[in-house]
Amino acid sequence: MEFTKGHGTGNDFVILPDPDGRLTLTPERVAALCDRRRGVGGDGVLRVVRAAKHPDGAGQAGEAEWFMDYWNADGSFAEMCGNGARVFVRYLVASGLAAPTGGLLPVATRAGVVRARLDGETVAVEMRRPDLYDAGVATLGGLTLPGTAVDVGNPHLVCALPAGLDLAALDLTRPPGVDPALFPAGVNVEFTSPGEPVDGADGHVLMRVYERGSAETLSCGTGACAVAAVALRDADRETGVVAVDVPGGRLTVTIEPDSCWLAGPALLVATGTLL
Ligand SMILES: N[C@@H](CCC[C@H](N)C(=O)O)C(=O)O
Repeated sequence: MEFTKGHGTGNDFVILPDPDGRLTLTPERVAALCDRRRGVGGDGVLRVVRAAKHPDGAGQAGEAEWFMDYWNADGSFAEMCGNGARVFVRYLVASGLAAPTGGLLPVATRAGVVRARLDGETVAVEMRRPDLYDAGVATLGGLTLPGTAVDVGNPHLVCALPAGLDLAALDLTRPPGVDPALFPAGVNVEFTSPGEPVDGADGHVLMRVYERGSAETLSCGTGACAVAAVALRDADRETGVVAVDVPGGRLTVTIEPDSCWLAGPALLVATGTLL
C-alpha cells in the first residue's frame, strides 16, 4: 500500500490513505511502521479515512468528511494530535481529497471536529480552548518539578524549570515520573523556560516534551497549546498570542475566549510503497 511521510516542526507522521476504512491497523503494525530503523519511522501514524467509515468518526460525519485516525508510535491511540491534524490537512488538500470551503476545512478527530486554515507553508488548526484543571508534579532524574495539568482533548502536564536550570540539558531519554492517580491514561509532559520577547506575541516560551506513546519528540502541537495557556494564566491574561519554540521550530498559539488556534509549518516530504 502507498504511504506519505510528513511533519510539522519535526513531529513526523506516516500517513496511510484508507478512504473506505478497509485497512486493518493493529498496535504491532503501527509500531513496526514507526520504527526508525526497521520501518518508515515516525512519531505516529495518521490513517486518512472517511468519518462515515470509522466507528470513532461516524458521529461527526455530518460536520466533517474526513476522520484523523491518529496512533502514537508505540501503537496506542490518542484523542488528539495538533501537529498531526495540521499535517493531515496538508495531505487532504495536496492529494485532492478535500479543499477548504470559505477558507476553512473541518476534520473529525477523537476529540471532536477541528477546523483548519491554510496559508502557504502554514497550516493552522482551531481546537478547543485548553482547560487548566489541576496541579501535578513530574520527577526527572533527581528533580521534582511542580506543574499544571491541562486538557487539550488529550492530557498534558506543563512544568516550568526553575531559573538556572538549562532546558537543553534535561535528559529526556527516559519518561518523567508522574502521579498515575492524576493521569490514569498517561500524560504528555512539557518542560518550559521563558523566551525573549517576540514581535507580535504576548508571550514566548521555550519547550521540550516527552510524549505519551512516542517518547521525546521535536514538537507537540497540543503540548504547545497547553504551554501557551499556562503562560497566559501566569501573565494574568485570558487570551493572547504565544510563540512556542520547540526543538523542531516555532509554533504560534492564539488563545481566544472559546478556542485555540495552533499555527506552524506542515509539510509532506516523501511518498512510497509499503512492502
Ligand atoms: N504530537 C502530538 C500529540 C500526539 C498524541 C500524544 N502523544 C498523546 O498520547 O496524547 C501533537 O502535536 O499534539
